[in-house]
Amino acid sequence: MSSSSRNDGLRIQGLTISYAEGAPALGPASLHIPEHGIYTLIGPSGCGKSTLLRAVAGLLPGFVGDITYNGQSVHGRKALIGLVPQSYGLLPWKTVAANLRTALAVILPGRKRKEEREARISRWLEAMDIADLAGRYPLSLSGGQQQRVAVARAFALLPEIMLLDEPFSALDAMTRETLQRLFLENWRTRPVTALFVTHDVEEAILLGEKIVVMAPGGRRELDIIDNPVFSLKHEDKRSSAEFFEQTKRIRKVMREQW
Ligand SMILES: Nc1ncnc2c1ncn2[C@@H]1O[C@H](COP(=O)(O)OP(=O)(O)OP(=O)(O)O)[C@@H](O)[C@H]1O
Repeated sequence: MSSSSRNDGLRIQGLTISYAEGAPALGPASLHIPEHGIYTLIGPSGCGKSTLLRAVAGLLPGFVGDITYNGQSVHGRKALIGLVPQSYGLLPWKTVAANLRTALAVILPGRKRKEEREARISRWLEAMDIADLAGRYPLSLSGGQQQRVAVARAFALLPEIMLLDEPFSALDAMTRETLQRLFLENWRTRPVTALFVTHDVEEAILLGEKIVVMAPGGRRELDIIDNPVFSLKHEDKRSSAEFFEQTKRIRKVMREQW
């Protein structure tokens, strides 16, 4: 590994994915997210957003291309990636705290590390404002509450990369805005390298340092758009002129490509 690649962040090069039957589902796609950067990824339904995340998460072994983090392959290293799947991915037979405990047991195994595991569980449940739900079972929670648990679990792993697959898509507008703010606050206290998939233009603008636009069929080069809105105070973003301009700009790219 060269010294220059040590803090290179997440680098995806020439990623091409074909499922067993049919044409390639994605690619070739290339993307570079600097270490501690947060990018949002937007694209029409079926263009390959989840496929891209699954490949980075190591859930699709047969891909072509390179996926590296700080110069090394992302796969085969524990605790490197925290995934927040679309469907929450919680174990229904375990309580909220036990869901986090199970995930942490993989990366912090052994009796000696129990205190550390429990401290992380408390810290991240509090950070997501769900400490009072620790003893509840996922199916007794609302969608927004389950989503908070899934995000808390991903943060608690202290991953180097966080992949979020439309995590707030099923929520009503108010709950969604609360979780966007909470997610961003937590990301700022621990700026993990993150790729956040959404199909919502506003969410892409609110949460991404840059916005990656994927074309239908995932067959064109990814468009990577600078986002001046990200550096504004979160509560000022929606009402800013920059937000208005950026919405117009992204919608234009979508109209031309989709
Ligand atoms: N397990 C699979 N087997 C075969 N084809 C698949 C599989 N999963 C996805 N695909 C196909 O790959 C393409 C990309 O799917 P993917 O789920 O990545 O899209 P997406 O952009 O995440 O869509 P959405 O926004 O609707 O969630 C689609 O044509 C889909 O039908």
